[in-house]
Amino acid sequence: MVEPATATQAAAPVMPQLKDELDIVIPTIRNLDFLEMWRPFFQPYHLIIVQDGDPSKTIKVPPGFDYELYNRNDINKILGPKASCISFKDSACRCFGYMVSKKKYIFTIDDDCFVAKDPSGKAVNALEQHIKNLLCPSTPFFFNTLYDPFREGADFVRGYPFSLREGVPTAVSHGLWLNIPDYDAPTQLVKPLERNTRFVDAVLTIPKGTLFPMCGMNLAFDRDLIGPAMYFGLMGDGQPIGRYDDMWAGWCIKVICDHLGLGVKTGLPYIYHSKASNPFVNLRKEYKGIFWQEEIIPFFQQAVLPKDCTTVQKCYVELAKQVKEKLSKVDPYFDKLADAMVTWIKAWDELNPPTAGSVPNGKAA
Ligand SMILES: O=c1ccn([C@@H]2O[C@H](COP(=O)(O)OP(=O)(O)O[C@H]3O[C@@H](CO)[C@H](O)[C@H]3O)[C@@H](O)[C@H]2O)c(=O)[nH]1
Ligand SMILES: [Mn+2]
Repeated sequence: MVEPATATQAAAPVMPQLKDELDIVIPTIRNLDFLEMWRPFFQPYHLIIVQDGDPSKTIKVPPGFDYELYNRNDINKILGPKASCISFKDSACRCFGYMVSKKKYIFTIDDDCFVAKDPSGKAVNALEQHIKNLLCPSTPFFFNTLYDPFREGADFVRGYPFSLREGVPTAVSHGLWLNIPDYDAPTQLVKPLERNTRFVDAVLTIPKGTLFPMCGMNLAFDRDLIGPAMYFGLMGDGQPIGRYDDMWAGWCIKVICDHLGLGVKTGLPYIYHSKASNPFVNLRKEYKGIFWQEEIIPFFQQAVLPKDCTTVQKCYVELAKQVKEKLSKVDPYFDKLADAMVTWIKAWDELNPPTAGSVPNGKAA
């Protein structure tokens, strides 16, 4: 039986790394009491709270946190007609927080994710581990069998080409979950009592050419390297699908990271996922995705981005073009989604104009 750490067990790090270079984005429909247990780890950082649902509701934030909060009225005011690309009544709305942030790094977490304990009983500072993952190179071109070679007490194993040992910049750090695992509704229905009690002490680079199911509840990324591709799609209110927000973003970012030579890691850190959402509600949200993805995955596996796609924006707009061409036959939804992807990039570039002399994201020009 795994249990979350208590607030007192979480000890504040001596020096909070990237304190002024990282925003924590939280999508929410409830008061954020959960921050109390994260206080030692999160208090030094700026929070961006994306309030979903009824904008007239007041979200209570525990005192002492530095935050900005956006509800649907704010999103509509800031983006105008382009707000149509931001989902309503779905955790996908969190991507608005990525867009308005001015920081280099983002960590996003759900409000039902508590501080996990490692096998020794020590509280896991998930943010600290994500930062470690992002600041260390990835190795997507050749698999290191001793896992993360940059970790203390590990290295590249015999036979690992020296020409590849520098690795590549890490764009995404995908964390995992103790207790309630991120299962789809059918699996959740079949195994309602299953809890993840396995704490696997490893961080892996996801090899180039391999897609993965990205979960948005414990995720960090380098906004400068891959931010414009972290669009969580059109989900929730008025949409035929839900709970594929993070999946869609994960497939897009992985194709683009592979193209730009950037790395994606998965594994540590763990959070403690405290509650299971309703499997019947989830089934209704995700059922189309369960059969659509049998066509979506081959699309992403076969997607080729032209050499002149040298920035994330160019890659993303090209991907949107291919979605429109090749997935609209699956369902008219993808035609809408492709347009929303382009709207997202326009909105992103409006809120994040390139500064004079800056290098566009992805490979240095
Ligand atoms: O309409 C809504 C519902 C919820 N939220 C906020 O989003 C996160 C996640 O909500 P919850 O924990 O209830 O849902 P899960 O099924 O566990 O979510 C995971 O599944 C994926 C669904 O897309 C997602 O990647 C994971 O988050 C909480 O913070 C809610 O407050 C919302 O904003 N709007
Ligand atoms: Mn949850």
